[in-house]
Amino acid sequence: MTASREVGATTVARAVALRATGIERTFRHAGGPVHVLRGVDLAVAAGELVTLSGPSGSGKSALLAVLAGFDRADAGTVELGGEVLTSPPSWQRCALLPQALGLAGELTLAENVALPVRLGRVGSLARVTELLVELGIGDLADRYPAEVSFGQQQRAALARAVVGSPRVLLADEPTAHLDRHSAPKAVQVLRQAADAGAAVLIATHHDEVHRAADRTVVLDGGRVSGRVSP
Ligand SMILES: Nc1ncnc2c1ncn2[C@@H]1O[C@H](COP(=O)(O)OP(=O)(O)OP(=O)(O)O)[C@@H](O)[C@H]1O
Repeated sequence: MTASREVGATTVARAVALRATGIERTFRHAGGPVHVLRGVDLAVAAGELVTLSGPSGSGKSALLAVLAGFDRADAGTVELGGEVLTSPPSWQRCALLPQALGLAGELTLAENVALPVRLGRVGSLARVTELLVELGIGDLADRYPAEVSFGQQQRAALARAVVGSPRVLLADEPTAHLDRHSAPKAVQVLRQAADAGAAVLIATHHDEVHRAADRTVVLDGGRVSGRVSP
């Protein structure tokens, strides 16, 4: 399974690292069922940065949770590197930066970012420090999440997602809480991950993230309603 892109006069074939086929998800609660994902098909190649666009409530976060193995689809399949996902993947196969960040409150920012290194044996402690500095939070490495702003926490969560160089990197609104100085740094880190070979999929409402993308997939009412190439 390959995708391709034009580089000068040469066509470069790239393997599809992430493929979703016919994804369906219905949430059930007191008010009745909510059919959130309605047959989503999507593929992202290694080295490609794709943004996921769409109105609030269109199912972007729900889709990312299924792709990351955090949630199970009611129907359809997710393939990572051609293998069907049946259990939560390792840090190296797929990492998610969730909207709620999920930092451990009892660990410092540096310890949070180092979790994939210590638990998943991926990346390195030198890379932890490098990423914290690159994202402008090097001086906050020894603080706890409750002692920094939400935007600073968001940058630490981004560093934790990329430190192990995952083959598939998913990010849910990674610049939502960042200002005009720190947002470009976050975009740069995401773009670098794609340029180093990761398949990167980002749900975002921000134009500067879309501008860094190779293409955009639009989700509306739980369906892919369009695909845009910049
Ligand atoms: N656990 C749940 N139970 C019931 N409904 C849910 C649940 N989680 C999400 N939903 C509903 O699913 C729909 C899609 O939500 P989702 O968070 O995926 O949207 P989104 O596109 O990421 O929105 P935003 O841009 O605001 O982050 C919404 O209508 C939401 O209310």
